[in-house]
Amino acid sequence: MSAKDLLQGLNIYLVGMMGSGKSTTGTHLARQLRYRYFDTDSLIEQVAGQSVSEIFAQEGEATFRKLESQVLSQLSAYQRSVISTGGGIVVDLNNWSFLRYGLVIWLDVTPAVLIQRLQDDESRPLLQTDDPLKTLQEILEERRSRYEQADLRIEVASGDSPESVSDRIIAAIPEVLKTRSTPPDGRTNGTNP
Ligand SMILES: Nc1ncnc2c1ncn2[C@@H]1O[C@H](COP(=O)(O)OP(=O)(O)OP(=O)(O)O)[C@@H](O)[C@H]1O
Ligand SMILES: O=C(O)C1=C[C@@H](O)[C@@H](O)[C@H](O)C1
Ligand SMILES: [Mg+2]
Repeated sequence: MSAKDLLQGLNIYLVGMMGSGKSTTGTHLARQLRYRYFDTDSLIEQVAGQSVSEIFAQEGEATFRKLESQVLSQLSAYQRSVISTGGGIVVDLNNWSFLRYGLVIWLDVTPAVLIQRLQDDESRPLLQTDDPLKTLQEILEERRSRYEQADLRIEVASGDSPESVSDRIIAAIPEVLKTRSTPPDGRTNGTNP
C-alpha cells in the first residue's frame, strides 16, 4: 500500500526552526501526496492583512502567537492536508492538542545550515539581532525538547534538496504509522510535551 493510502487522509504537520524548509518542502510533499497545502504563516498574513514582520513590529509577538493558535485550531477541521507551521508553534503546549490530530514531522537542520539560508533574509523578525547565528542556536536549544515530541525527525544536511527531503518523509511514513496508535475519537495517543 502506498504512503498516501496508509495515511487515510491524516494531516501532516511540518515543524522545525525558521529556515528549516517547512514551506519549501511542504509544497513538494503536498504535490506528491495529492494533498491540500496550507502554511500557517501565510494564513495569518491573510487573516491579519499584514506581513509576519508587520504583525511582530506593530502588534507584538503575543498577538502573532494568538493568531497562530487560532489558525492552527481551524486547520484541524481539515483532512488530506500538508500544513507547514511557523517555527515557534511548538512552544505553546495548547497547540499540541491540535498538532496531534495529524502526523508531526520535525525538519531538523543545524543552525550552521540555517544561517546560510537566512543570512540575507529580513522576513524573520526574531533573527534581526546582532548575531543571528547565536540567536538561532539559543532558540533551538530552548525549543529542542518540543521539536523532539514530533512523530518523526528528519535530519536535513546542507546538500539535501527539498524534493529529497519530501521523498524521505514519504518513505518513512509506513514505519511511523505503525508506532502511532489512534484512540476511538480519531486523535492520537502521543504524549504532549
Ligand atoms: N532543502 C533545502 N535546500 C536548500 N535550500 C532550502 C531547502 N529548503 C529550503 N531552502 C531555502 O531556505 C529558505 C527558507 O526555507 P523555508 O521558507 O521553506 O523555511 P521555513 O521552515 O518555512 O521557515 P519559517 O519558519 O521562517 O517559515 C528559502 O530560501 C528556501 O528556498
Ligand atoms: O521561529 C519562529 O518563532 C518564527 C518562525 C516563522 O515561521 C514565523 O512564524 C515567525 O517569523 C516566527
Ligand atoms: Mg515557512
